[in-house]
Amino acid sequence: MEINAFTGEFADRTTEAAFLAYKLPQTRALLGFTLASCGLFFLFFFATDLASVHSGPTLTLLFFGRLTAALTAGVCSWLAYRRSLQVAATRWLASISKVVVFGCFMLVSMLRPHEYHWHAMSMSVMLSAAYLYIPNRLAYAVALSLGATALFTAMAREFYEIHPADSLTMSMLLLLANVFGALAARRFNIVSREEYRAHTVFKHAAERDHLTGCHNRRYLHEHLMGPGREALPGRAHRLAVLLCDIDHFKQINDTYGHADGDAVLRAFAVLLRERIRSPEATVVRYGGEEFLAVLPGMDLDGGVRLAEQLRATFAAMQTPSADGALMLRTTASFGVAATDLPQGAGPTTLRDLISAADKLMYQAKRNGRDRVEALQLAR
Ligand SMILES: Nc1nc2c(ncn2[C@@H]2O[C@H](COP(=O)(O)OP(=O)(O)OP(=O)(O)O)[C@@H](O)[C@H]2O)c(=O)[nH]1
Repeated sequence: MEINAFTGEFADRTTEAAFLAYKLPQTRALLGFTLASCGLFFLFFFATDLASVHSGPTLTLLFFGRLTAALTAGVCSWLAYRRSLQVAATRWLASISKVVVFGCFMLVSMLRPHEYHWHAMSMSVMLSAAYLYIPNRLAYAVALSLGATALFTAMAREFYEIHPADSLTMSMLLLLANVFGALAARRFNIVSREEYRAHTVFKHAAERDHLTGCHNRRYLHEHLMGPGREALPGRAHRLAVLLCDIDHFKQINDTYGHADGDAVLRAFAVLLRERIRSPEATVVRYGGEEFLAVLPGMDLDGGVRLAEQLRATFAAMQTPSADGALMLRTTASFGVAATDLPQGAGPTTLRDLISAADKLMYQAKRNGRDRVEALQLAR
């Protein structure tokens, strides 16, 4: 999870997309709040137009300019709060509102040409908001802010009678506002991604088994069987559960040692995770050498077919020992239980299926091991 030193974004696009999706509710809330505040402030500052211009067509123009900015910010804010926007849409809203608000600000500056010192100050404040409070990609924030700065500086030269020294000071101050804004935004990007990275590492450690990389029982209980879990993943109409246990595993430990036992456990887990790839399925290390697969959407025939494939592949598989000197072979026994789900089926159904699959797995052990036993549960 490497972070790009310039942009402060994750170098890997998939990780960046996952981060942005995780942050989306927070991004939408910040965007909505900031745009609503910006719109209101822009409107309140009409008081300064009144004080400066008093009346006439210029005042009317100023009013409509401010109204356009405030309405654009207001609509974008409403969309950010109310619609379930994706990341790209939030960036569009942020960019569009920045363009419109900066554009209206240029109009105000042009219509009140004798106050360029104040306009330059307002421009600095707006740049800070554009970099720090209107969430957007850093590259877009830099492009829009530098573009607005260049336009403002060019207008100052064109429309105001500015002393060259003042012009230089103003340009340098605005440049400074851009540099500090971009650096602060980059820093914020890095800090929030570092937090996400730590969160991901802790989450992984809390939910996964260290040796095999499969989910652990805590994950099973909290995410699939915990209180309030009324619906199983994917709201499937069918559910199969597969419980499997490596045969005579103690013998492997006793004969070759614990490290080789671990190698066999890892190889079995890799096989399960490679063959059970559905995003709704979950593979759990259920006990020492016992694994559970929760398979939403799968019926009994599908579960048995999958278990038979896993059984045959594992029986034919040779696992290199920890030092690579030996090839280890063993088998596994499987219990498969499936049911059609009634409306609102939840943890109780899953608990019943796991308990049935457990009994079936022990039945497979009693019937000679390296076998699959299966049962369809009534609703
Ligand atoms: N290497 C290793 N061994 C483990 C781990 N967790 C549990 N075990 C061992 O797994 C073995 C399980 O043995 P048993 O429950 O007797 O089962 P078995 O030998 O597989 O026999 P059957 O299940 O009846 O076929 C025990 O020796 C545990 O110490 C682990 O993480 N690594």
